[in-house]
Parts: sequence; structure tokens; C-alpha cells
Amino acid sequence: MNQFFRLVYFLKYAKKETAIRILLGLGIVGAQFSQTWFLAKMVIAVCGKRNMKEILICFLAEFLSLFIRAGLIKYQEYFLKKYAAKVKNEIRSQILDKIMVLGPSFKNDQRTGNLQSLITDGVESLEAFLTQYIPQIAVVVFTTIFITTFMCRLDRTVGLLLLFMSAVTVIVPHIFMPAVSDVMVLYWKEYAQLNAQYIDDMQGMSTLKSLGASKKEGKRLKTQAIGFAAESMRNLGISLSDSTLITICITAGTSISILLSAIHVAQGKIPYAVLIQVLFLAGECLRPMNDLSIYWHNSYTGLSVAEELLYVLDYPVSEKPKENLQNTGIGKKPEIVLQNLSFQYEKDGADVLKNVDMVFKSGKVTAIAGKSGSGKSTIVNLLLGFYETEKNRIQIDGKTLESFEPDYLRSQISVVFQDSFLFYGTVKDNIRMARPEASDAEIMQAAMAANAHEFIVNLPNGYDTLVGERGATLSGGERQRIAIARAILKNAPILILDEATSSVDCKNEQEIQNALKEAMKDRTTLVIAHRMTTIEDADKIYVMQNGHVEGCGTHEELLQKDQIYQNLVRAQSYE
Ligand SMILES: Nc1ncnc2c1ncn2[C@@H]1O[C@H](COP(=O)(O)OP(=O)(O)OP(=O)(O)O)[C@@H](O)[C@H]1O
Repeated sequence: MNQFFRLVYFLKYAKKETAIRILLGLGIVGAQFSQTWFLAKMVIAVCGKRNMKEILICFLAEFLSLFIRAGLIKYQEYFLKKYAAKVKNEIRSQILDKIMVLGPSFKNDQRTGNLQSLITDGVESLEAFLTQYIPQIAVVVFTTIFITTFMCRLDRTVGLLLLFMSAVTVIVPHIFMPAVSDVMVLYWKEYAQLNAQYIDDMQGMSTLKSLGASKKEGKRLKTQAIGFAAESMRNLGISLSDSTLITICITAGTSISILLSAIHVAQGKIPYAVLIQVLFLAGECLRPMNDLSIYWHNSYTGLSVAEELLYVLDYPVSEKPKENLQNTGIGKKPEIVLQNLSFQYEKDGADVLKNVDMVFKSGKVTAIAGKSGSGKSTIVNLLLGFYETEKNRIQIDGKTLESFEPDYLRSQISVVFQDSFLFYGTVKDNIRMARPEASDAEIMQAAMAANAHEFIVNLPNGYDTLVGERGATLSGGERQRIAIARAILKNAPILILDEATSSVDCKNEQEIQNALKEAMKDRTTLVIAHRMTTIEDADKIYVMQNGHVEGCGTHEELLQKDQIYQNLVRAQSYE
């Protein structure tokens, strides 16, 4: 129930539109009611005095009501689109903002497909609940008061009976709610998982093919699809029983009202004209409830998303104090100190870093070497503030990492990741992301420095060539050089190269190394080494093993004294 109200709360972002939607709903019910009422009056006039003037007036009034109703319905259709778009945009931007605030530490724990389903189909399915069902409740309340009072004046018992049936039709869906919510949550989970699996398989299609695993994966998908179909049927089963019960209530309410009126006419308690009015109007009285039950039906999928949606929106943000965060204080060549730094990705999990002490000297190049899984990239994640650490363990220019505004901190660091990500768009747009105000000339300069200009101008549309999703139309080395151009363009005081040249061939590597040397000048650089040749010139190299710092020195010093380093260099020369 709490979730129910939490969802309703989103309507506060479209208060005016919600009010208009309610007014339109009231107008439509009013026009419908008056149309039927004049029709009943016309029949009574025909059966009674057959006054042609009265018949004509009733006909014209009925026709006018019909006209107004049709106009309101058309306008409502158009209005609902705008109204729904506003509400859905608000919810989507809240989810996206939250995911951005939570950052990679949250995203890495989720399947991309699940989040994608939530943002697209999940939010879409909330439309019926928020923009139809909820406003219709208000319509039902107002019209029930008006219509039952009107009916009570015709025949008190019938009026009270209709009031009772209205209450029943509103309450029935909520009696089903506990049973429905379990089924709905499972339904959404199955749907999101199936979607996530499809996305995984599409993205990993080449790997699946090369492993000869596509048939096996196809079977797995089929099993998941069958599971989803079963959940859909369960969902349908519950929603059908619920709506059937409502339909029975509405039909029974209408029939019993007519029967009661007929008895009252036979007993001489009311004139037969009232019976005709009840005959026409009883169904109309319960029509708003019927609409409500249809909207409730359409809201099922939306309600099934509630748990997932609120899970993301309520996910706790790090408890960093928001006030007094600095957005200044990092110099042109900052010094970075890691002091007794330990870290686990999961609470009570194993230490990925253990008592790490390191100093990245101002304006110098520091490298970290170590076997795969020794914790090198974790240090980068921590420097970027993607995960929380014990306070005061990382200092930049004498100030603790936590004291900086996260956006400011990241604006002071350029990173070239091992797996550089390009977005769908042109080469130019991708480089410009690092500094949106950069001119075309500056973008070209950065590309030249990253040894990327030559291949870019040979692309079909040069800098305006679309790179496809994740840069799929470029080679690994080309993607990497665009990422390096981005880092050069950003021109931040701290440069982190996380295995930046790992996808580049040897010829290009030397050229990129020269370019990177330029980029490293006058800033503090951290190089995470994959190829040992790339760190031979570093001012200092830390050697890591299993999250520990096992040694440090220059390349020559380590070659003399550090066995782990010697092994790393030896292993590389065999590659
Ligand atoms: N998001 C994560 N959640 C849980 N464990 C993680 C996560 N990322 C990395 N790890 C674990 O932390 C350890 C250190 O990983 P890290 O990526 O820092 O190593 P690395 O030295 O950079 O390795 P590589 O050279 O292969 O990139 C590994 O055991 C890895 O499995």
C-alpha cells in the first residue's frame, strides 16, 4: 500500500494536468449522464402526452450532450498524451539522475538490461496507473455523490443500492491487491530478466558464435521465455477474476435496481416514469466504476514495476556530508598520497587492497605493475571516488579525497581506461565530450597528439563519421586513440592511463607513447601497466601482488632487486 501512495506522489509533478484530467473525466461522465437522462425523458414524453415540442427539446438536448461528450473524449485523448509524457519524463529523469549519482558501484551490481527495461517499458507501463486510474478515482468519488443523490430523489432504495454497489466495485480490486502484488512482482522480474538476457546475448553474439554456444544459449532463452509466458498467464488469471467480479457487481447492481423500481411501480410507490429513468440511468451510474476497473486492469504491469523503481530511487546514497565540500584546492601538478589504504568491494568481503601506501609525486609519472587481479584498477576506481573508502586514506595536495565535491574531483582527472567506451555519435562528438566548449581546431589538435588524426581523416566522413554503438565500427586501437584524444583535450592536472595502450599494436604504441609523453608533461600521471615496456621511463614504479605493495623503485632498480617485477618482465617477453 505504501508503494501505491509512493507512486501516486509522482503526480505532484503534474498537479495542473491531473486537475484538468479529473475535470475532463467529470465533464465526460456529466455529458453521458445528461445524454441518457434526456433520452429517458424523450421516451417518457413519447409514452405520455406525446408533446412534440417536449420531444424535440429532449432530442436536441440529448444531441448536444452527445456532441459535447464526443468533443471532450477527443480532447482527452490528445491531452492524455501530453499529461502522460510529462509524468513519465519526470520519473525517467529521477531514475537516471539517481543512477548517475550512485555511479559505477551501483551499476556494476545490476544487469544493464534490467535497468534498461525499468527506464523504458517499466516507466511506460506506469502511464495507465498514474494518468488514468488515479484521476478516475476522483471522478468516481464526485460522480457517485452526485448521481446517487440524484437517484435517491427518484427512488431512495435504488439510490442506496447503487451507492453500495459503487463502493463494492471500488473496494474489490483492493481486496485482490495482496495476491496481485506477489504475482505482479514475479511477472516483472521474469520480464526484466528475459530482456536483460536478450541484451547480453546481442552484445556478446560474436563471443557466443566463436564459442559455439549459440544453440545452448538459444535454449536457455527459450526456457526463460516459457517462464515469462507462464507468469503472464498467472497475471492474466488474477486480473480476469478481479475484472469478472467487478463486471458481475455492475450487472447485478443495474438489474437489481431495475427490479426494485419495477416492484415499487407495481406497489404504486413511484410513477412508471421513474422506472423508465432508472432503466436508462442505472447502468450510467455504474459506468465510471466500470471505467475504473478497466484502468485498474491496465495498471497491473505498472504496479509490478513499483518495487524495482522504488528500489532504485530509495537506494542509499553515500553518506558523505553534502555541505562544505570543496570545488577548489587541487593544484596544477597535485601530489597524491595513499596511506594505509585497505578496501573491499563488498561489505565483509575479502580485502582487495591491504594497507597500501603510495605517493604519486607532483608532476611525475608513477606506474603500478602487478599481475591481473592484484588491485591496480581498484586504485583508479577509488581515486575517481566511485567507491567509498575509509576516510583520510587518500589525500590530494594535502586534502582528503572526501573533502572534494565529486564532480570537481573528476573534472581534475583525465582517464584513459583499458576498455574505452565510445558513444553512438560522430568521432568529433566523442572527443568533444571531454570539453564541450572545445573548438574544432582544438579537437583536431588533441587527435593529432593522440596519433588519431590520420585514421580519422581517412574515415568516410572524417571527424563527422558515426562510430556506431560502443564504437563498434572502429578497431580496438582506433577506439583507444580516440579515448586518448579525449583525455588530452580535457587537459586535467591528473592523468590516469589504465592500461591505455593495451589494444594498440606495437608500431602505434611507440607513436602513442610519444604523444602520451607530451600529455604527461606538467601534470601528475599514474600509469597502470599492462605492457612493461610502457612504464620503463616512469619516475617510480609500485609492484603489487594480491592487494599489497610488494616493492617500489625505478625500472632499473626493480630489475635488480624485485623478483615479482623480474617475473612480470620475463613473462611479458614470452608473450
Ligand atoms: N566491482 C567489483 N566487485 C567485486 N570485486 C571486484 C570488482 N572489481 C574488481 N573486483 C575484484 O578485485 C580484485 C582486483 O581487481 P582489479 O580490477 O583492481 O585488478 P587489476 O590488477 O586491475 O587486474 P587487471 O590487470 O586484470 O585489470 C580482483 O580480484 C577482482 O575480481
